[in-house]
Amino acid sequence: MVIFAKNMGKKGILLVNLGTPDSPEVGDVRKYLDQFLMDERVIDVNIVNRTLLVKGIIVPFRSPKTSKLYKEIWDENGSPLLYFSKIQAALVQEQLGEDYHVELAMRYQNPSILSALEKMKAGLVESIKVIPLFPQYASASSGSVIQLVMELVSKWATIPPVSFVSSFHDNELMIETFAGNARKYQPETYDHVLFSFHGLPERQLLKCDHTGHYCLKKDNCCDTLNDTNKFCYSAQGHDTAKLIAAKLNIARKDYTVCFQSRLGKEPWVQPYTTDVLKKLAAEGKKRLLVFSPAFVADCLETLYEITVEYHEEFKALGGEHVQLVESLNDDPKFIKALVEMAKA
Ligand SMILES: C=CC1=C(C)c2cc3[nH]c(cc4nc(cc5[nH]c(cc1n2)c(C)c5CCC(=O)O)C(CCC(=O)O)=C4C)c(C)c3C=C
Ligand SMILES: [Fe+2]
Ligand SMILES: [Fe+2]
Repeated sequence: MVIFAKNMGKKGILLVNLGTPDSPEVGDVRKYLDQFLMDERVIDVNIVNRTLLVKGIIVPFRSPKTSKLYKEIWDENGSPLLYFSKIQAALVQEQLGEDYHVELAMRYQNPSILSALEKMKAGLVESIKVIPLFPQYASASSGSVIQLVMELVSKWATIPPVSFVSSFHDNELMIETFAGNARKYQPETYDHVLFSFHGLPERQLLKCDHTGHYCLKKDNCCDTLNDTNKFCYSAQGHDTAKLIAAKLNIARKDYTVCFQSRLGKEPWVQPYTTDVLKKLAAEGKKRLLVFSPAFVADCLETLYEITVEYHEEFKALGGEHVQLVESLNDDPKFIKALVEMAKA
């Protein structure tokens, strides 16, 4: 009874990031990739083709390679993505205080969205606000989180008010945190700045354009946000980049928005980061400062792909240095951004 009374009326805040394997061992990586890539919003082809592609080709061939990469970034704290997400949730709970019940979940693997929602239900929360930890909206990331939460909560006998943060690509505190992290590197001393976002198949971008004649059809369709492209992942990414660049007085000619981590042979959003590295090296650029503003915590894509892979690739092309700007992690300004979103 005491627990019942204590939890009554709390506002539930569910923070959700993408997820990571339970360990870097091949078996756990296989389970993670299988759950992740069988999501119909991630590999958005029919179930037969998705099953053949994911279970027959990608998971068996990719798991051993991805396991090696996870072993490179796994440290005594485990997966950086999970480690920092847990800290973010704990700090948000601390700042929101007793009137709130904060849970962290991962879209894939653990802690699961189901277990987090069950804890909230047991805690008798009076409402649930879901904050997918992806600054820019994509059907494959935020969309997938929102769909699963709706599916699960829709089965409850009592459905509390549920709300969702769809994206926060232009959040002032988030922009300031990225800019602040970059200042110590003195961006003006670099030859060029990259805003390297996680990639997305072009097909998925096109689905966001309900007019059918704007996205990827008009020149520079993503350069400015308007009513047609306001949910476009790429257009929101360009906006994030523009806002960070403005804070740091980086001129448009001195930065490039690009997309990394392509999977498969179909066209993904362009330009690809690897192509941009080649172009910049050919122009004689030596030192690059790289932001990764699709992520709010360090993860495989920042710690390995940018810091190791792109660094080595650029050096092999004649460049000298690729400097990653740290992710938001436990920065107090970003925690404040989350707290404000939770309260809004
Ligand atoms: C911005 C958020 C993300 C979007 C959008 C996204 C789309 C997307 N991803 C894949 C395939 C893979 N992504 C992988 C890792 C990974 N992806 C994100 C975020 C988004 N993905 C994060 C944060 C991470 C790292 C997780 C960590 O534990 O550190 C991987 C696994 C690694 C690998 O094998 O390369 C795959 C695979 C697709 C196909 C896709 C869009 C359709
Ligand atoms: Fe991904
Ligand atoms: Fe677009």
